[in-house]
Amino acid sequence: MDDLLLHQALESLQSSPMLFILLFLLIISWFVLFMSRRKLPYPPGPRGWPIIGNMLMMDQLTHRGLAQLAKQYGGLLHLQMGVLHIMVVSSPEVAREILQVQDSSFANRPANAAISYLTYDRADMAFANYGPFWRRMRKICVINLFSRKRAESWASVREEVEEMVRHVATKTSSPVNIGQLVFTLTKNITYRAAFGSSSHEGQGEFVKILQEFSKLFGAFNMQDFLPWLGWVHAQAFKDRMAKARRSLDVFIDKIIDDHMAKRNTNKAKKDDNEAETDMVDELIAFFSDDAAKESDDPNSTFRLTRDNIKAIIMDVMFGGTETVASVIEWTMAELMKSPKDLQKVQQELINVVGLNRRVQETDLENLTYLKCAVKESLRLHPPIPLLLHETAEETSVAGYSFPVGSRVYINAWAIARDPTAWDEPETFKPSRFLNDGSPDFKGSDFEFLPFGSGRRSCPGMQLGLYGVEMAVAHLLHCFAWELPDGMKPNELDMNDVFGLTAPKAVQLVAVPSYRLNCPL
Ligand code: HEM
Repeated sequence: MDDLLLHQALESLQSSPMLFILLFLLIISWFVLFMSRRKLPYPPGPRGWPIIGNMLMMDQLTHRGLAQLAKQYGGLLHLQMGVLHIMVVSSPEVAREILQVQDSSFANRPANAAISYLTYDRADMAFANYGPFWRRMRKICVINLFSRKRAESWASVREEVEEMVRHVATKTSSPVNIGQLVFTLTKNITYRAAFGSSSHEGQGEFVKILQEFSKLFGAFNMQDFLPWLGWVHAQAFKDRMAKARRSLDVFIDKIIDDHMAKRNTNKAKKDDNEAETDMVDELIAFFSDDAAKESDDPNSTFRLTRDNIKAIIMDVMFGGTETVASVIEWTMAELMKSPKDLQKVQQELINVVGLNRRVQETDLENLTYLKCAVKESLRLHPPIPLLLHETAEETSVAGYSFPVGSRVYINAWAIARDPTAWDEPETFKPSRFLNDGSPDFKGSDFEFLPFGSGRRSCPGMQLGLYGVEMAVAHLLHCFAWELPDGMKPNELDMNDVFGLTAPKAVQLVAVPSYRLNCPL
């Protein structure tokens, strides 16, 4: 019966071409409508061009450029960069929705072609997509590498801060580049924490590798936005990436081999009482040649490959060096610009520690005003001004559509200067945190996100703060500081540059004089 009907319908279509064309058009329009159907609109944003979208606005993808756009389009805006949807969040309410209410939908990290390649196809923690692999990597890192207990036992922080203070003491009455000084400090701390070498041997070579990685991470690559134009400069770019990764392989493979050999010797001698282990030691305890990258079985033993170890070490180097240096330099700069706050911090150091001995770790908890100054500096100058997330599934926020794979830039810098959330948002005012310490930066106050919030928040927060507080306390306790050449505090250049972090555009230079009654 059905066959007969179908046969008759086909016959009438054949005899009437007009009907055939009409039916064909109907199917096509239904298909087009179905494909373009979107229940909800995208958030508001500037109109783009066909195919390239808003790619001509590429130079505005900085914390300052996007804050400017947010003034026009609001706390949630949309940019189309080639095939990529970029959603920019500049309000605490939308940040809460993304990092708390719908955390798991936004817990992926975007990675461009360079990041994917240089992290051994996201074999690390910072760029691994959210899932069982990332969860287990994070657990290993938090317990074995980043815990506060471990930070306190790290001789590297204390000894490197001592070394820095001794160096400054040889420069009294002459200008010291504080930007360079603290970058050297944090580079030494992370290098020693990772590789355990106190001689800094090979560090110059490693810094060159880091710098090349940094340039490649941020380099513009057409393929990231218009995949079908990938051929434009693909080969040269691929060659440069392969060269960078080869240099890293040669450098870290040797370190891993040395650590494995030392571990085997210690095992053979049954000597488990090693004084100080470094990160490579901790990570090779989980090493296996045939480690499975993804395992859904939470009971299976999790193993790390060589690539995992190398990629995690790079996370630590990138996560822990520039960020910490930038917070120390900005805190020093803001205090130099505000002499009455500088005086309060230095008076507190006299009250708590006195001038007859050096600051110790146990003093830190009593240095309330110093902690408020660090916090205020983190508010005005979060070292990672844009938190980068990606949607793991199609979702919606505030009545707007977020397709799967949308990049979400949370502008922590703009949110921390939101006039509806902060009193006098542009003013450095450490006393705003004095009463009950709120808002806090641990991730539940969405107007203050220097370490992010939720699943992907910073696992190195305690370690980072420990380094910052130790360095600032020692620099301000041991020395009085003056700006060079009679410069006035209000003449200090407080501009920043946008890169992996947002450091001072012009490094801070100041002249120290020794102020303790005891020798160093
Ligand atoms: C004061 C210093 C630091 C600041 C302000 C800072 C800030 C941040 C921020 C904003 C994020 C991204 C959070 C998000 O996307 O929601 C992050 C992630 C991360 N940070 Fe830090 N960080 C600091 C120090 C450190 C240190 C010392 C380490 C390691 C030794 C570290 C390792 C990492 C890693 C591995 C991630 C990626 C975590 C993941 O994706 O699961 N950070 N950090």
